[in-house]
Amino acid sequence: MSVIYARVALIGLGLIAGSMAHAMRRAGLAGEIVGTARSAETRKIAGEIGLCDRVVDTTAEAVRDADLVVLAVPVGIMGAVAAEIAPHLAPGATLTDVGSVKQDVIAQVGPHLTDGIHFIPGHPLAGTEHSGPRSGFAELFDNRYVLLTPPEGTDPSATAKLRALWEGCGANVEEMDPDHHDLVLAVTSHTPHLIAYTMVGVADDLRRVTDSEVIKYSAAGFRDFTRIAASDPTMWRDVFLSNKEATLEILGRFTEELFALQRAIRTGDGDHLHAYFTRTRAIRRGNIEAGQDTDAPDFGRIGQRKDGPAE
Ligand SMILES: NC(=O)c1ccc[n+]([C@@H]2O[C@H](COP(=O)([O-])OP(=O)(O)OC[C@H]3O[C@@H](n4cnc5c(N)ncnc54)[C@H](O)[C@@H]3O)[C@@H](O)[C@H]2O)c1
Ligand SMILES: O=C(O)C(=O)C[C@]1(C(=O)O)C=C[C@@H](O)C=C1
Repeated sequence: MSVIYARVALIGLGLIAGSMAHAMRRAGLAGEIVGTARSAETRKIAGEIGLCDRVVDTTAEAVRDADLVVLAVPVGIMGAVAAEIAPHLAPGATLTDVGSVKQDVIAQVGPHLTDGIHFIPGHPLAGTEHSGPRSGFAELFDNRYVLLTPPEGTDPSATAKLRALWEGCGANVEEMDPDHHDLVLAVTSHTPHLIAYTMVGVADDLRRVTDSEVIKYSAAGFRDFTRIAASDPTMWRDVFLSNKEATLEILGRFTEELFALQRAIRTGDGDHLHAYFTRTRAIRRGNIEAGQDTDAPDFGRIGQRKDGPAE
């Protein structure tokens, strides 16, 4: 593959930026990769492991003459970082982000945009529970979705170039409205993380009355289900504060269903439990039998639920 951007600036050097650097290098997509991070320790590690061609100390230095700038920091500080870099962006540069929430990031970054900058928000639907400059790897985006939410009027050639970069990194790219994105992700990613964090908290509370046996003997189900509770607390604090409305909507629906199951258990309503598990198993298995990537969200079904009645 050939070079798509002559100079790419990565702001934030954690899991996602690091994986982008590895993936861009694997396919030779960037002429030069320049990176920076807030902490001197992160910059030092990034320099030692050769994550970028150049690691610099300031965001202003990083974005100078870059034709693509990627904001890869927690969503709560996207606006502050955008304000910092705005005066230093090269005319005609593309600015994107990888944040897990889209409407709030757009609201934060929008006021700092100057004429001639192409702002194309994005979100790779790929990650792990690890973070920091050592956690990235080239294969992270292979066969995963990247959602782009270009605002109306975005130059199609700028979007096409960013799409080509992500495809070169191994991803399948789709475009989506930011509000729809935030609702879909509240279902498929944000609320599940909240539930996993909560379940670990419950197990830890119980540990005190069971002499650590809960964690020691935790079965595969608990381990699989709570892997994501080892994820970065800053990232997830910001996600919930940024995607407040959609997360509260889905959490409301979740607790309603949970109360119905709780009542069925209390009243011994086995028919209700069996019918519920039969339906949800069929939904989950349906994805598998259709040969789809079971980790990918079902945009169609969730999309319909947005405007339709609660099921
Ligand atoms: N982890 C995931 O699974 C995942 C998946 C998709 C998208 N995202 C999104 O990607 C973004 C980055 O997440 P990550 O997992 O790579 O996080 P990370 O914690 O691995 O890396 C974040 C980086 O941002 C840097 N940083 C923090 N504040 C900064 C500032 N003010 N200026 C410059 N650098 C700063 C940190 O030093 C670190 O290098 C987040 O917005 C997150 O929502 C994460
Ligand atoms: O696999 C994981 O560890 C993840 O949590 C990745 C995950 C997800 O929920 O699917 C987390 C946050 C993102 O914004 C995108 C991907």
